[in-house]
Amino acid sequence: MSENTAAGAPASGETSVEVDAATAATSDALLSVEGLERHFDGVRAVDGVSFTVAPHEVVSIIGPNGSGKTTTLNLVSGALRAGAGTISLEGRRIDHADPARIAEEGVARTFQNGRVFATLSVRDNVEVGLHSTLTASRPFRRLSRLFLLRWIPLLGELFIAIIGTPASRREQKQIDARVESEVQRFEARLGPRRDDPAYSLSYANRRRTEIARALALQPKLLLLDEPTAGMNQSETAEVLEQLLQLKADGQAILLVEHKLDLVMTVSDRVIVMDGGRIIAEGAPQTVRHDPAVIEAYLGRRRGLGGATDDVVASAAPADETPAATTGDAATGEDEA
Ligand SMILES: Nc1ncnc2c1ncn2[C@@H]1O[C@H](COP(=O)(O)OP(=O)(O)OP(=O)(O)O)[C@@H](O)[C@H]1O
Repeated sequence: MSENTAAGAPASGETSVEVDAATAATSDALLSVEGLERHFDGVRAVDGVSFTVAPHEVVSIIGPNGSGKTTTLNLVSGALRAGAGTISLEGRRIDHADPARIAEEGVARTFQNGRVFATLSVRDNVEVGLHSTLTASRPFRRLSRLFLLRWIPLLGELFIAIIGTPASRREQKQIDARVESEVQRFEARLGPRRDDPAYSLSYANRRRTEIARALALQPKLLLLDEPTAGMNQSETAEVLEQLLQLKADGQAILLVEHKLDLVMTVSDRVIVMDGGRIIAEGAPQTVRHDPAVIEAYLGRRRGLGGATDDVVASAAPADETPAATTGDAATGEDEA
């Protein structure tokens, strides 16, 4: 069985987004996760996890290495299929939908290790995310879900790409404007490099490009997996500013992040995972002093520092290089 196939998943090719009447009737959550499970060869990576994200809410998932945070994001984004449990977006079940369909429904994500198309420019990387939203240039796109009829949308797209239509040209202008506005969000960093290939960017700029690509979709819910991993202090502070701006704009975010000062500053609510389970949940200040949370962190960090109440605030992941410099020498990009 492939990793992305779960028990109880629909037959191949069936990626419908079902309306869960019970959930829709009882919940006004944007995202609702109920009894989620995913095991890997006996490892209970996610083991009965339930939580919600309200519209406009910023919720962070924290926890020691290997506690199941990334697996949870992978399940919500459809990169992995759950073994059990439900995931609903605005009351509509998405746990059997494929990642492209979930993105169309309004969930965009970034990845823990940053994923960009190395040979594409910054602008093209941002635009790639918008391909799924095209309608005038992809008039038969719904057919691409039907395996035997996939050649029809492909031929249609090719035809329109070559000859163009007034509608497809109008659509391209709108796409260009959207891409430009997302690049401008990171103008100081990405602006001068908008036409540079991604392989020539610093690590931090690749992360910014990835965030811009996700935001270009104007998602209802943005999933960010360690957006500051490998960034130094000033770069992390920049990301924090941008997250606070997104929050002020009303963007709902589900954030996985190890830099707990950032988490405590930006989050409305914090979920703490350990061993695939949620061990605490609440307002940042409450969670920070929760004995179970302190124990979960201390249990893996003996020798890192003193056992104080505030250990959670200063905890850093074991594999994270403090103040890592992301100005990539090979690229010639230097970020102070
Ligand atoms: N594809 C996989 N195959 C086997 N085991 C996996 C796989 N993905 C995750 N795991 C295991 O599931 C558990 C949870 O992993 P996960 O990456 O979700 O944790 P995490 O909290 O995100 O950790 P980190 O903070 O280090 O990124 C770990 O024990 C991990 O080794």
